[in-house]
Amino acid sequence: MSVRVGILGATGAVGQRFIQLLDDHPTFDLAAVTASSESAGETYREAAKWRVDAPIPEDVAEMEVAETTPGGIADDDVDLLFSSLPSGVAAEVEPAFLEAGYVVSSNSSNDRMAEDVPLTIPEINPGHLDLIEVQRDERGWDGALVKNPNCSTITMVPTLAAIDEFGLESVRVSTLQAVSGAGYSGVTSMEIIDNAIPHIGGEENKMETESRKLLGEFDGAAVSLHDADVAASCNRILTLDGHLENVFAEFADDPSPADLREAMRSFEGAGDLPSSPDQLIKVYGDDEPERPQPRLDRTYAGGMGIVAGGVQSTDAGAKYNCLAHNTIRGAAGASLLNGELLVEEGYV
Ligand SMILES: NC(=O)C1=CN([C@@H]2O[C@H](COP(=O)(O)OP(=O)(O)OC[C@H]3O[C@@H](n4cnc5c(N)ncnc54)[C@H](OP(=O)(O)O)[C@@H]3O)[C@@H](O)[C@H]2O)C=CC1
Ligand SMILES: N[C@@H](CC(=O)OP(=O)(O)O)C(=O)O
Repeated sequence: MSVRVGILGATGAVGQRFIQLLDDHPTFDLAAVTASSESAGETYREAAKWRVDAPIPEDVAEMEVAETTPGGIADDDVDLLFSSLPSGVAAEVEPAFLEAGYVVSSNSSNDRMAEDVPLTIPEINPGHLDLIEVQRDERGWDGALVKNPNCSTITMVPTLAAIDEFGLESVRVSTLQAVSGAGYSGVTSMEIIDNAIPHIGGEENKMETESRKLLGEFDGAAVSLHDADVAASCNRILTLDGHLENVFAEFADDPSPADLREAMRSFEGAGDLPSSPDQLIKVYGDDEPERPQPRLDRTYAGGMGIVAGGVQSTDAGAKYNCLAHNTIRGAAGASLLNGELLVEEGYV
């Protein structure tokens, strides 16, 4: 089965990762790329400041960039849209595509916490996808909207899902986030070289709320947030790709570091989609306490996996470190997996 896909915001940092991941995808064929009105009408090669360390696929390079409006792309050309627009733009244009009947897997942060919008990680909470039925009833859309979480949230949540069996009660997390998370012009070299910035606008609230929605229960009508108390502190550091996070967790039970390592290592998660990693979470033992590291570990499982390590007991519970590639597993790869889930569940 071949599924024709389009990318909204295809020329940006995340859009370029989509193009890289869609090249040679077993079922998705790229049929449309859109960007701002300044890029529309140009070839993709002309419009995109290509920064991925592999060439633009030749067939994509010659595609014409369309306007980001339902009229800009021919609806019989596309079965599924991926969205990697700035969130303010996405909030304006995504509803128009949904009203026009498009199914959209979006990476943009608008509407992630909306009660009728599924926020999914296919290995963690695939059942939440059926919120689409509630969404269609409430909004009258023929299309469907699913969101993937923020890149820092998705780095931590699979590890929390793996250890939730011990009665997760409290999470404290501090992040060390790569500059690519802010986009190409998000942080200037003068701001970040020889420096670290202990604030990323809106990021802490996203981690604190999205994580509880992802780990929450869906009863067929609504998602109830997980009870755990989550607090985050987010920091920008001078790495290019790969967010590293220090997590402190407390539990109702008293798991040992070995219990926690084994729970993460053996966590399979739900489903088996074309882009799912074979082993979702790689875990370093206490013989390698200096791992994971962004430069050495961000490409684990093609950038689609999570890497954890440094698991130790504390007086109150446990602490560990985790890492993921922020523009692959944290952005384009997460949307791509949600697109595969939409196909598997019959929404496309
Ligand atoms: N970078 C990252 O690691 C992550 C980013 N995200 C989120 O993904 C989204 C995209 O981020 P990123 O790729 O870094 O952003 P970029 O700024 O690199 O790319 C933005 C894209 O949107 C297009 N665009 C901008 N304005 C408009 C408009 N008014 N109408 C239509 N298209 C427009 C741009 O087209 P043009 O080239 O013509 O300007 C470009 O294709 C954001 O919501 C971001 O928060 C999420 C997780 C991680
Ligand atoms: N804010 C993240 C990247 C991002 O764009 O997140 P979101 O998808 O929540 O907007 C970072 O700076 O690393």
